[in-house]
Formats: sequence, structure tokens, C-alpha cells
Amino acid sequence: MKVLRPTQQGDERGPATGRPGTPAPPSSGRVSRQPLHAQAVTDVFGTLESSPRGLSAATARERFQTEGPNELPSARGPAVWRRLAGQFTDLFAVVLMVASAITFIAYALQQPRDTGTLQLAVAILCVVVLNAVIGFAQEYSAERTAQTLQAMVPHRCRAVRDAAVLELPVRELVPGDLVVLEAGDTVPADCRVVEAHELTVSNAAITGESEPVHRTAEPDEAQEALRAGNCLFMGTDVVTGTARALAFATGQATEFGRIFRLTAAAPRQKTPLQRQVAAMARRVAGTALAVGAVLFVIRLPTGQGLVASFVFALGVMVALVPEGLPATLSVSLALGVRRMARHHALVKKLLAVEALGSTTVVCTDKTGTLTQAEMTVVRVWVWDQEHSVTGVGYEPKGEVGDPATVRGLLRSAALCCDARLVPPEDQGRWRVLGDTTEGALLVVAAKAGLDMAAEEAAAPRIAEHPFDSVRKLMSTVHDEGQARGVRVKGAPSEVLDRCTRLDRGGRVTPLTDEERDRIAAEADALAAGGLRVLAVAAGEATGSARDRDADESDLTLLGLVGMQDPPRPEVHEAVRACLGAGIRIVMVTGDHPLTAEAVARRVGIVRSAAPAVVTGAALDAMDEEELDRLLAAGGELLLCRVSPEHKMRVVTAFQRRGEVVAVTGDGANDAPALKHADIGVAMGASGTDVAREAAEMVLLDDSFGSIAVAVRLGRSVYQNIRKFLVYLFSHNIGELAPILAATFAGFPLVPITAVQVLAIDLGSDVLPALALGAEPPEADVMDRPPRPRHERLFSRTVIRRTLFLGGIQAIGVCAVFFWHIHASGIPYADFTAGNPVYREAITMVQAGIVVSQFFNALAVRTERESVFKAGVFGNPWLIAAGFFGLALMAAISYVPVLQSVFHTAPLTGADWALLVAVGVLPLAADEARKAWLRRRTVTARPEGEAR
Ligand SMILES: Nc1ncnc2c1ncn2[C@@H]1O[C@H](COP(=O)(O)OP(=O)(O)OP(=O)(O)O)[C@@H](O)[C@H]1O
Repeated sequence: MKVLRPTQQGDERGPATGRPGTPAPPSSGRVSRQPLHAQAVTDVFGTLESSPRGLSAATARERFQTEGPNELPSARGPAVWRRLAGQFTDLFAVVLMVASAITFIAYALQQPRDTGTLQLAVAILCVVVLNAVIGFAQEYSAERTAQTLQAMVPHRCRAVRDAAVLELPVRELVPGDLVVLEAGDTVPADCRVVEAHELTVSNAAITGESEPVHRTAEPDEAQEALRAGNCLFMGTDVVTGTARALAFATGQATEFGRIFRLTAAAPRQKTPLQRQVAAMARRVAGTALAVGAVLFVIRLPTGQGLVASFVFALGVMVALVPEGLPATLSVSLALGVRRMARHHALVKKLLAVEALGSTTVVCTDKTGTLTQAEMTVVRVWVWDQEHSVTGVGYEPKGEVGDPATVRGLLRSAALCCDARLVPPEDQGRWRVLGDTTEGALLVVAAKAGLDMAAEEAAAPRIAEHPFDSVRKLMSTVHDEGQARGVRVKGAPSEVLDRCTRLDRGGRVTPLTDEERDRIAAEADALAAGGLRVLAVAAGEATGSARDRDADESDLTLLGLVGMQDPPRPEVHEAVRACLGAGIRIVMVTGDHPLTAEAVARRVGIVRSAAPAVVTGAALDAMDEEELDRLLAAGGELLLCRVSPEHKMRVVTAFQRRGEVVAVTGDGANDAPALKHADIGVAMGASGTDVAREAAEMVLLDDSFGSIAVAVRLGRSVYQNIRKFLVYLFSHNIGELAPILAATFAGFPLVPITAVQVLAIDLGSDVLPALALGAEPPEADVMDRPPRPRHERLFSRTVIRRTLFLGGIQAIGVCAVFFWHIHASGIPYADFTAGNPVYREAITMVQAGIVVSQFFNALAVRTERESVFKAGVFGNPWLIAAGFFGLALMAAISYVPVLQSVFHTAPLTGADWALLVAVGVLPLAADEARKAWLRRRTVTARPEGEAR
């Protein structure tokens, strides 16, 4: 975790406070005394005790022991006590604490003193403490979840060790490691560049300047490393080119580590959903206060005294406040996030969970997302014949039609590759380190009998012009003795544009227009079969300078290769599910239109005879209006030969139309589109660090199948939240209604006490609400159109359903109470709190609500489907939570200590039978409502959530 210090004398940096921008040299005579960035490359290796062959495994291990892992400690938030104290400062808690204090005072002033008042004061305090503890625990667990998820995002880098390029976890990197970098990589440690090809980096993470800056291996006389043109810093991004660089500082000793230490943990952002719920909870609390105050004023003149009226009003207030709601919401969101993670979709921001439910368009990549990214060359074309290649995967075993004819082409193609084939370990499979397209070329070269190690030794690479998805082309320059040979591979149109000659089986002739057309037609024919097609060419570098345009001109076309990439097996079903859910899928690919269309057909994205296939060039020719018209036309749309800039433009255009867009991306230059989209989806396995950083969601397996699962789960999280909102708010109606009814009927006491209400809100109702938040997705969740973007959580449907279920519950509970009171024949005015009939009646009311909530929980499980069809026991947690509530109620009714706390009485078997008969009514009525809804929707397909 430190700057490597071969000796201490030359080190002028303080450990934590020193300016880590200037790696100091050691003072040994063997190595240079200049700062690292001022040294020549050869000296740098000496200073850092490394070599162009990288560190040996043994040295790396040793340094890991002494330097520690290359990682930063996790950011520490405010102290535990501060966070806990913070829970007591929200409006809710303050109101309840004030209420409790007044109740305590009321109790002190009471003559004679009523222990019920004291119990109420204590109970309210308990609510405050319990809420604070739940809030704190939930916040803590959400944080832990976020940290675990972050840790799951793969952080790997490439470094040379024992002369071989290895992929290793970033934390294992040590000072002296020779890091291999390419566009899209995040720099894993502070490094000094020793080799660079067209390297530019974005230092935004360190300096805030997003404009890419050029970096080379040349010594630099700058004052500090940060300004030097040859140093790279942890956390910055490689924008273009490739490089090798020596790590000189890791972990906390890096510049990033210093900034990290200075930065306090950023405050956690609440999602719009959480804000909506918090705002709603505040509104309800306000209403509760107002209703309580009004009732207090109404009750005062009835002559029951100030304290009794106050206690009564307080009961009303407590009945209305949804105590467990915010905690339930957070738990439900966190559960959704965990479920998605189990299905390979890591949500980095809770926001994505909500947005997923309303996604209307998915712009998806092809390679790796829809396909397996297991490229295998199956055709090689050289003038004027096509050769088949056999074999599967990356195992270099198979036959090439006529190896002698195609060897020249394959040698050039393989020389122009950065990827490496990795033999199987422990009976695994052959793997590719690097680009899969290049992996396929190395495999076919081996199949044709080429020994690429020997070929590379015979023609060492002296320069390269890296691939990028805008150029769709890559070239390398090789020292071939008398000449410097150029090898080029890329999209056929790009390569053909740069060719002037054609290799006709060893005889080179000028390339005629006719031949050019013929070759383009061959490439199209291969692409139409769903193959990715690359053209390969060769030339000679003439000028001394490394001039890309000159190197890549006047080339000789050697031939074409066609590689297949089979669709992922799970994608067909996932595409069907998304289309069924009203989500439009737009394929966005850099590949050839014919290849794209063939693959799109295979996975079911294209089913019609004539999809709209639009190329990047055609997009460039369109103005915004034309683009809007294209998108508005709906239907199947494939965007081919496009660059990340096109992707960004299309995302913006979709959003202009009010669509909620999810976009996949893997490259560094996909980052703007990923950031701009409503949900940026990065590839976890093959994507670059930059893309993963920009995205809201990371797919660990890169598969489109995981997007479909995430949408399904995102929708179900939202549905579940609505379920427990209806569940929780409907019982508030059940609690409030008898209180209001009693007030207006002139009954002198409350039909349910505040302590009883709290027992329901925090005892019997919390667990079912949590269980509802964990409901599995409903069967038809993907048969509905996406939720409108701006639809409120408390939509009219939710409010209607709450009133419906709560209303029925309220009628039942009031009927039970007044029936019991009337059956006793005692006049209202004679009732006192100690009256056994009154105690029975209020026990009936509390138990009535609990029983009714048991059935209510079953009712809200589905929106349209009969719960009997969905399976009454489909959510065993819910059933268990319901029975827990009933058991708690039974204990309150029968256990003497609880009887005295709650002023309850033992219920008889007949009482329970009556309560079940009344309690089941909301479920029965809701079943009837669902049946009516289903019948209605068979004839007319309604809009949105009313379905
Ligand atoms: N390593 C490479 N070297 C040279 N040319 C390449 C290489 N990889 C791809 N190409 C060419 O560039 C084209 C675009 O490739 P690119 O990787 O940018 O597409 P993409 O957008 O990632 O495609 P997809 O949507 O299939 O993932 C390919 O069709 C191919 O002809």
C-alpha cells in the first residue's frame, strides 16, 4: 500500500500528508536520483526493481506481503451514535416524543391517576425507540448490501509477470508490476508509462478535467508527477490507445488514495420512490394531527375532562400514523436488489429498481449480450474460393479447407492481434484473454498449422494503430528484415477503401472496381448467414514517422474471414418476455446490417419480413426530425455499423419522445450513452471499467436474459410496494372508523385504545407487510404494458383499493363493536373503562382488525388474478406472519398480564367464529371485484395499471 522505496534516503514524501505527486528516487548508485517521471525508461525499470519481463511471481508475492493489497479502505460514515441520534430528529419522532411528554404530564396531573395514561405515554416512547432502531438497522443493512454489491463487481487488470501477460485482481497489484492497458481500462495504480501507442487518458477522477490528455513514455521535467506527460494515476481512464506502465504506488499511497482520505463519505441519496413515501408519511402525520385536534375539540364539551379528551385524540393520531411504513419500503427495495443480484443483475443505484419497472425501450448490443461472444471462424475466403473451417469454441483443433492457400491471410490476421489464447486449466475450456474476435483469428491460425510465437519472433511488432469502434479497423507494423510490413484487419468496407491491390493466390494485381464489388458481395453473402466478417490486408510502411493514414493506405487485400457467434440459449425466451411486456427492443451494433439482421431473426427480435435496418451513415444523414419520425414509426428497428456517438443520439431521441430507455454498453465510449440513459446497463464480464462505472446496473453474465429478469423483478418490487401500502392503509381506516362512529354516536369511551392500535401497527401488521414486500412476481407481471413514467405510487387505483378494502373492514369492525355493546342492554352513559362488556367489545374490535388483516393480506397479494388460483400458500412467509399476528392477539386476549396492559378480556369460540365470518368479507369482496375486472378486460383491454 505504499510507494515502492528501494532505499529510504531519497524519499522526501511524508507518509500521509506529503504530496504524493512526486515519486522520489532511491539514492543507490545503481539507479537514477531524478524523480521517476524525469528518468529514461531504462532507468525506471532499475528504480522500481522491475524489468520488461515484469516481476517474478515470487517477488510479486513478497512485495504483496510487505506492501499490502492495492485497495482503499471503505469510506466511514458518521459515528454510530450520531446516526442513531439522527433517527430521533425527524418530524415523526419529534411529534411522538412531544405527545409522550404531554401524556406523562397528564398522568402526573390526573386525579385519581389512571395507569392507562402512563401505559400510553410509555407505549408512545417505545414506538419512537422501536422506529429509530428499525430505521437505523435498515439503513445499516442497505449500506452493507451496497458494499457487498460493489465488491461483486469484478475488478481485474492485466500485468506482465514472468514475461507472460496475466489477468489478476486489482488488489493483488504491487509496485514494480508492469501493467498492460488499453482503451476503456481504469488505471489500477499510479504508474509510470514505459511504452505507449496513441495513448490518451481522462484524469477526471483526479483533476476533474474530463478532456483527454496525451501520455507518452518520454521523460518529462515537470515539477510533479501529476503534471508529467508520462504518469498515469489510479482511478483515471484510458480513453484511446494502448500502453505498458510500471506501477510505482498502490493502495492508499496513490494520488486517488489521498483524495479518498480527504473526501468525507457522500450523503446517501433517497430515490424518488422513497421521497414519495416519506412525503406521503409526513402528509398522513399532518392529517393525523389535524384529525386528532378536531376530535379533541369535539370531545371537550362532553364533560369527560381535559386529560381523557387528550388521551382520546392521541389514540386517533396514533391510529392514523403509518409507523412501520418507511422501514418496510426500504426492506422491500433492498430485497428486490438482492433478488436481482442472484439473477446476475447488480443494481448499483436503487433508482434503477424503480426505473426498470417503467422501461419502454431497451437498446441492446449484439455480441456477448444476445450472443455467446464465442467467436469461431467458420469460413475463410481468398480470391476466388471459400474454405470451411471445422471445430468449436477456442480449442485450436479442427480442419481448415486448404491450409496452404489461406495461411498467408491467417498469418497477417493473427499478427495483427493483441489477444492471447489460454490453455484449459483443471479440465476447463480454452479461453481468450482480450478481444474474442481476435481470439477466433488466433484459433484459426493454429488450425491452419501456424506457430504464431515463431511468426511473431520472425516479424516483431514495432508499432500499432489500435482498434476502435469508430474506425472499425486495426493495424500493426512489423520489422520484417528489409521492409516494415503493415498488417490490417477490420470491417470489409473500411479495409477495402484502403486497398489498391489484390492478392490472387500469391500473384498481386491492381484491384479493379469489378473485383471490389465482387469482394463486397462475398462479404455480404457471409454476413447474410449471420457471420461477423473481417477483411485482412497487408502493406508496407514507407515513411519513418508512425503515420497511421500512410501506414493504412495502398494496401493489398488478402481475403475475408467469417466467424460465427451463436445466440445465447436463454435470449429467445427473454426477448419474447420483453416484447410481451410491451418493451421495444432495438439492436444497436457495430456489425454489418446483414449479420445483425440474421442474428436478430435467430433471437426473435425481428419477426417481420422487412424490419427497419438503419446504418450509422444513414443516421448521420438524418436531422433530428427525421430521426424522431423513424423512432415514432415503431416496429422492428436495427441500428448497424453505428458508433457509440450514434447510440447516444438515439437514446436522447427516444427520451425526447418520453420513452424510458435502458441501454447496454461495454466500451469506454459507451459511457456517455450509459450515463444519459434512464438505466445504463454495463457488461460485468467483458465490459470496461469505465462502462461499469457509468452504469446503474451491471450484468455479471453479460446476458440479455438477465435484463429481462431484472425488468420482471423491478416491476414486481413496485407492485409489492403497492400491495403493502394498500394493506397498511386499509387497516388505518378499520381503526379510525369505530373511533369516529363512537364519537358521533355519543358513546363515551374509545372502541379501541391507543395502546391496542400500537399493538396492531407494530405487532401484528409489520411482519405481513414485510412478507408482502417479498412477494414473488405475479405470473402476469410481464403481460402488462410498462408503468407510465410519471405515475404516482398512490395512484387512483391504489387509493380506490385502499378505501374499498378498508371500508369493508371498517363496517365489519363497527358492526361487531356496536352489536356487542347493544346486546348487553347497558345504556351508553353507564359504560366505564372497567366495565367487562366494554373490555370484551374493545377486544373484539382489536381482534376483528387482526383477523380481517389476515384475509386482507391474502386479498392484496394479487391485483387481478384470483388468489385461490395464484395459490393461497404461495408466500409461506405471509401465512406464517399472519398466524404470528393471530397468536399475538390470542395472547393479548388470554394472558393475564397482557389483559391488564391492554384492558382486554378473553374471547369465546363464538366470538372468534363471528370475527372470522366478518374478517373474511374483504377477501370475498375483493375476489368478486377481481372476477369482474377479469371479465371486463376480456372484452375491452384497459389501459395501464387499472388492468
Ligand atoms: N479486434 C478487431 N480488429 C479489427 N476489426 C474488428 C475487431 N473487432 C471488430 N472489428 C470489426 O469492426 C466491426 C465493429 O465491431 P465492434 O466491436 O465495434 O462492434 P460492436 O458494436 O461491439 O458490435 P456488437 O454489437 O456485435 O457487440 C465488426 O463488425 C468487425 O468488422
